[in-house]
Amino acid sequence: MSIGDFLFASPRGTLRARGVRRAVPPACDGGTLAERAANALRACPGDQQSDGPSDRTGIGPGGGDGGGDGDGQGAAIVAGAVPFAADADPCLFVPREIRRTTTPPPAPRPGRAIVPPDARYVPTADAYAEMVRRAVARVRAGDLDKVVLARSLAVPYAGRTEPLVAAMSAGNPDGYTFAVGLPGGRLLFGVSPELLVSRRGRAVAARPMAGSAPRDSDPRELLASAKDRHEHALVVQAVAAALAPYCDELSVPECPTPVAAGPLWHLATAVSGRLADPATTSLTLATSLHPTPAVCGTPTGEALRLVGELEPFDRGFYTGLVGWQDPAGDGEWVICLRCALADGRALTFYAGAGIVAGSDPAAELAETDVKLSTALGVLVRH
Ligand SMILES: C=C(O[C@H]1C=CC=C(C(=O)O)[C@@H]1O)C(=O)O
Repeated sequence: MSIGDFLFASPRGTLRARGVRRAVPPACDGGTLAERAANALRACPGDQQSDGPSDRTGIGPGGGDGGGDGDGQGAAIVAGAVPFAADADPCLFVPREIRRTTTPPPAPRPGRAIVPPDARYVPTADAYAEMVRRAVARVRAGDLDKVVLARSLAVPYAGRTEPLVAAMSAGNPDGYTFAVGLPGGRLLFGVSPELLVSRRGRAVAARPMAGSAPRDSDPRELLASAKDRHEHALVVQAVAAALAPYCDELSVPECPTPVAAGPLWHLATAVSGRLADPATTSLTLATSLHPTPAVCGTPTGEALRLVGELEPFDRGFYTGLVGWQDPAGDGEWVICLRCALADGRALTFYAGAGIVAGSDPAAELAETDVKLSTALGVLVRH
């Protein structure tokens, strides 16, 4: 897979793209990311090749519910990934070809992820538990309410990326599957449960998640956990506050729902709204929301500082955004979670956990192990 190649499968269908017609320029070109993406789309009028059947699923242009001035089937889209750090360069492009299929991909059956003996954790399990202890102390001291701390697992892999993409193409009935070709022949892929935001005409949807428990536990216990409800409420409050200025209607359920995501349950809240100004694009919404406390913390500035102080690696695209947008501004952006990066030498998997005053280091460590196993488990099937 090379730069410009893109796969995005959701319960609504599958979008595949190939080649770079135009890249969205880096931040040094000036303007916001949403403006640069809109400019790139404007510079690519006309139809793209599309060899798939007509899309009525809502994935890709032509599938909206009529709320925007959709350019119809075959219009350009912008697609790709945006890193976690605000100052890092995105990998967003207008692809040369797009293909959409209405049929949802076949349901995968994740295998048991076996961590190979030559795998390397950064930080080590003990060091991660120590990071959590330090973060809990900072939360209890009143410096912040929540911080999300991550770790990585590198597995040597110098093989081809095609089988990895094929494994991802098997879909993810509980969420979103993606593969993004990056510069330097690298591949970003994953199975994210979390919709950051989608826009279809004036309809806005987000499904913030935070709070986790093993899939073999009773989800009612997760719902009853004061620690998880607090961790979750911080995310929902932030998402509602970020969307409110753009919406003339906003519905935020009071109580979260447990949803299945591979080997875990998560608390999720389905937020929906109506755009006050139909010119507001999905990327404007996504960049206003990012980074939510599902991946960073509360307050954002203090959490970002603590992530920088404690995490011993650069997150890159992990906890950034993956998605697409059409010329009308409709689009879907998911948080880049349960993902890995293939760089020709290794597959590096990433996972994090939300730390609040009631967090237990051993439990958070175990949670990151399960999250790390999600993308690894999908690969093991093949
Ligand atoms: C940061 C991750 O998950 C987030 C999303 C859902 C639940 C989370 C949690 O319970 O900690 C995290 O906030 C990750 O998978 O790496």
